Amino acid sequence: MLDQVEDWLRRRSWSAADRPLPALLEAKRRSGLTVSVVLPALDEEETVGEIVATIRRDLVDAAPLVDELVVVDSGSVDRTAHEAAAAGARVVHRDEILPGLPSEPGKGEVLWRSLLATCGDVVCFIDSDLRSFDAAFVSGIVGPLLTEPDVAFVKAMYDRPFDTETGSIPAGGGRVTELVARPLLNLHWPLLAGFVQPLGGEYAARRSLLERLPFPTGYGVELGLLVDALGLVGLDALAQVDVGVRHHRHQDAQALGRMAATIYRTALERLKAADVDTLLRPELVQFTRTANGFTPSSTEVATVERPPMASLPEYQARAALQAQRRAAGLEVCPHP
Ligand SMILES: O=c1ccn([C@@H]2O[C@H](COP(=O)(O)OP(=O)(O)O[C@H]3O[C@H](CO)[C@@H](O)[C@H](O)[C@H]3O)[C@@H](O)[C@H]2O)c(=O)[nH]1
Ligand SMILES: O=C(O)[C@H](O)COP(=O)(O)O
Repeated sequence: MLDQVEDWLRRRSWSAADRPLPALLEAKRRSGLTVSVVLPALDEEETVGEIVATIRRDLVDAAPLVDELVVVDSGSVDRTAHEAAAAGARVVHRDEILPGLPSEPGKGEVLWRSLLATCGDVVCFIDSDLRSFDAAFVSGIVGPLLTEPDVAFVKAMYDRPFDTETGSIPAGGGRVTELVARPLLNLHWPLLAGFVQPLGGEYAARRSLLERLPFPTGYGVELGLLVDALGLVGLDALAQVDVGVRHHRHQDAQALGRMAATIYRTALERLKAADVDTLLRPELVQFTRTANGFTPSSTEVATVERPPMASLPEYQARAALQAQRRAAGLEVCPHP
């Protein structure tokens, strides 16, 4: 791991418990900053209502941390809009925002449009398929933006179990993260190797940063924003906060394959634009939950390649011998 990343992990990784709500409310009052929470939602009638209700109860009614709570409907055909509104969100359909510009499908599109539908100085994105949702997901990642003037972008980190109807596999979730995004980021953008959940949909940022970033319209949006934010404001302006455990609806392998392809393409576009070496650092940093939070461990990515066997003198000599034996009518391959 780069020394810079090790240092960043020490200084820019926090736990939600580090900033209790009363301290956040005081920091918010002093800074005068306002906070918008945005939930992108495509057919999330089962979960969106509970998430909205929890944020409303804990962070609007009980404590005024959130000024604006908006669900941006990404073209749902179920009762998502109804459930979200009934639970207390303002619901905006993606086509109502910038009506002159036809909507592209995808999550990134609604996050981008949401900037025009909200006003907060701090914008906090939360997925709307989360289960057992806790308001600390919001207060945890908004916190550093209220208390640390140098921080501009904060991602949530958490345990990711893989939940099925018959049980749960601890740390079994985040398949695209572990198989695609983390290796890509480690090899090409090693400064971002310290992010425990680079693809997580729960992150908060200053509007002044988000409004200067391009948004890939689909699932490439998280990788794109992270890489581009690094380029624009530098590693020290990025941070992460441990908010516990995240349960969500899992997609099937084919859907994740499409997501992975989109993320890979987003990375390639950025590598092309940056004109950088295609392999920068053959090291992979992975994380395990321990008593002290998330503990990183590094492994070398294998880089040695052997040449084609036919180019070896030993192999060529053996081939010549075999030819002689074949001509003499002897067994060609005498090995057991
Ligand atoms: O066209 C879409 C697709 C999804 N969503 C919403 O976006 C959120 C996340 O989508 P989901 O399909 O649950 O993504 P995951 O399979 O959980 O993918 C993970 O990885 C993605 C790629 O980085 C991130 O966008 C996700 O936030 C992250 O949870 C949910 O609220 C969806 O309703 C939309 O609004 N529009
Ligand atoms: O973030 C990810 O890696 C994908 O959303 C897949 O997550 P899952 O393996 O927990 O379904």
